[in-house]
Amino acid sequence: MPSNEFTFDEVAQHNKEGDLWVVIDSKVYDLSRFANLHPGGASVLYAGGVGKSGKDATQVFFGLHRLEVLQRPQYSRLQVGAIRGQTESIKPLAPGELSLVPYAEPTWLTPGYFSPYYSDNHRQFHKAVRAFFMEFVYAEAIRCEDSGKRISQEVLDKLSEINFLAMRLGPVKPDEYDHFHELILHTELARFGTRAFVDGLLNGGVIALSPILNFGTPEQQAKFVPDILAGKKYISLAITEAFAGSDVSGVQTVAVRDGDEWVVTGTKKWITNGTFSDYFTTLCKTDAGLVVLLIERTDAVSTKAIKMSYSATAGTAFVTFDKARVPVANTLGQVGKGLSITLSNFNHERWMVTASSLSAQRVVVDECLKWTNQRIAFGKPLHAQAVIRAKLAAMISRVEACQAWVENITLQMNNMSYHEQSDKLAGSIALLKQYAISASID
Ligand code: HEM
Repeated sequence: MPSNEFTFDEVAQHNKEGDLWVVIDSKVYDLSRFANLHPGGASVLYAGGVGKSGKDATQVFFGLHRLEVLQRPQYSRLQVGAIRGQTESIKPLAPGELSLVPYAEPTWLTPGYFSPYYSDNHRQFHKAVRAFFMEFVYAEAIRCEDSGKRISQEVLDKLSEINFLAMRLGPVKPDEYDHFHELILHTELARFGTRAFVDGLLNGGVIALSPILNFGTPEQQAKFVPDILAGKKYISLAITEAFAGSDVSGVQTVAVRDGDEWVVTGTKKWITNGTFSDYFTTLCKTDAGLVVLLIERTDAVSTKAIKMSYSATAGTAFVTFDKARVPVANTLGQVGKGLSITLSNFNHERWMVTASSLSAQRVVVDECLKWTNQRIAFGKPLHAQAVIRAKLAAMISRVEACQAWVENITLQMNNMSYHEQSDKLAGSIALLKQYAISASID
């Protein structure tokens, strides 16, 4: 940050086209060359009360822009100094810090509130996760969401060091790490507001590994799981087809036995991480009913990126199996049990999707409360309008209701085995996801 110090009078000398300085929150910006590039136009910058008189432009700036504008590198470098004797009053949150905006954090993180679900251990875990994500993952999330590229191996390695993917799959030792820890992980990741990046960040693994962990043999687990957990190999869940979305049992990808191999032919659509994947946990039909096969990428397996409404960093693909030969040893669970393996796997996925959606909606509440407080229209902040307050109230109530529901379900998950969850929670988790997702559409 430049160390030059100025008085308001000195700033006021730079008050014409080609030589224009302004003061925003005690910092002095040289807009001489930027003025003609300013998205809001040059003329507003020369108007009285802004550049012309060298007056403080803080209020007018924050009535029109978010703080993040000044943090972007191309704009932060316009700063040439600061006003002598003044310090900034508007500061971004430090990594790991909680938002002070009402409802921007769940009540369990809000000072003065209580929760039966979270211990001090969860709170410490939360603090560490938020700081870690901000320090090591946030910049990558913004970059990938923008470029559509796959997450870098460097960040993946950093995440493997803390066993990130394994943590997203749920508890192994529930006394040390339970589904509330996992809930924290999913919600913190979604706070970036980078939907495709969150999916690109090994979401394929979260949904495609659990059939191997829950139904695979020890040999299959030893062969495939370690490299995937270490971020060295990618895996996708390949269920959906153009003909079979919600109607999972209608899949048409066919597997035919030929000696010690299956021969798989068919296509899968909207496969998350598919363009990057080395393995596909794939639902196929056989003469003896449905089966889940672990298919390795070979020349007989091709993937094509699908253009989505979100970024290509999620690696969403159309997958074609063209007589792909798969060892019978790669069969997950029993032939004929493919539907129950697939449906039981949906519970954890839907709960995770709910957590991500809830967290992204809370960020929207945070942003809207900040903006409606900051933006001046008709001579007052936006939130002075009753219609805006009514919208905010509706958003907040949906988010809080969803939070209470997801925490209740999470408690049940902590106390049920995988098979009990499939038996008892499938309906409520499906309803919860439907509620959370429709809340985000309202
Ligand atoms: C360091 C100084 C400034 C920078 C880097 C800057 C940058 C920007 C950017 C990036 C936008 C696009 C919208 C957004 O991303 O928020 C914008 C819009 C705008 N800016 Fe600035 N600006 C600066 C100072 C000012 C000042 C002093 C005024 C005074 C009136 C101003 C008035 C506007 C207006 C009227 C818009 C259009 C807003 C809209 O369409 O809603 N800007 N500015």
